[in-house]
Amino acid sequence: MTQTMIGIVGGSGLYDIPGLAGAEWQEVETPWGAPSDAILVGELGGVRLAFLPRHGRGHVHSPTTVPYRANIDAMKRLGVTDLVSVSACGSFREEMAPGDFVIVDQFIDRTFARDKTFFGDGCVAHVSLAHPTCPRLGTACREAASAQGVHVHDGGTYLAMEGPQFSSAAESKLYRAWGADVIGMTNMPEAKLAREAELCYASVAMITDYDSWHPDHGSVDITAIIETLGANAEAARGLVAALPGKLDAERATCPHGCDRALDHAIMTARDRRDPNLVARLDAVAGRVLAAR
Ligand SMILES: CSC[C@H]1O[C@H](OP(=O)(O)O)[C@H](O)[C@@H]1O
Ligand SMILES: Nc1ncnc2[nH]cnc12
Repeated sequence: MTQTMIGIVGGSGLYDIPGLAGAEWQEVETPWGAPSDAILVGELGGVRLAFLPRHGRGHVHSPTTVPYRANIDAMKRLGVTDLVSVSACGSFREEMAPGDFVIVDQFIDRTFARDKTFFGDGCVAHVSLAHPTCPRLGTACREAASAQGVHVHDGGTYLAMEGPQFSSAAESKLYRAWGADVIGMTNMPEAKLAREAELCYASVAMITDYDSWHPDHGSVDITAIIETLGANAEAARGLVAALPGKLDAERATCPHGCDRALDHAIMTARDRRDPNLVARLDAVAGRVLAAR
């Protein structure tokens, strides 16, 4: 059994979490550089919790320059076992309306200007991403969100775009035709890196707009997004506050294998591994790299 530690990556509109016992903003150094900001560490409902504002307090990092690898490494290094992303998203579905929450369970990655893996030359690894989110953690998020009185959709495909500009109307209609349900700019490579770091990962999409496909809603605009985010922030904080009650303080191994994702993933022979890269992987992959 290990101790549960919840990690929250707060997206646009979520830069702080009040009510953490013994809360302290901790600077965490990683071999991948500095995370987006210091990490707020404390206890909530008897469970340790770490909160990181994805864009930094004051929203200084763009979706492209968010230091995704440092963020995931830092969470892992702190002892996080269950990582929840809370993100502002556009919707491609009439029924997923602004103000609703969607428990994302699939992704289409259209980002192209980001570092997407901890591994590489000298230590090659291939993890499975067929099911990129943890169903157990997703259920906890769904229950915690429902308790806030928001309309919650169970399951949805998140299209990750590079940004920072929003999509054209043609792109918006194309992504909708592909079967994407929501759109945002940050959950990739975050979800991929969380899997490489053997963290259970769930993503809560807070719908802020209908992007630019809806004939009755005009085009996505930032003013409307910020307004909806303001209205949703309390529900998002309520969801975080309810999460510890949905997860056991002590956890057995993940029934879906998230915490063993690297068991058979590393291809590079032990004697051909790059010691410098192996050293950088201490937090992310120490469990398997240290084993003989
Ligand atoms: C504020 S609109 C665009 C911005 O909001 C989303 O951020 P996050 O995913 O961190 O909540 C979206 O991905 C864009 O970065
Ligand atoms: N329509 C949209 N496209 C991309 N990211 C978003 N974040 C919130 N709304 C969005």
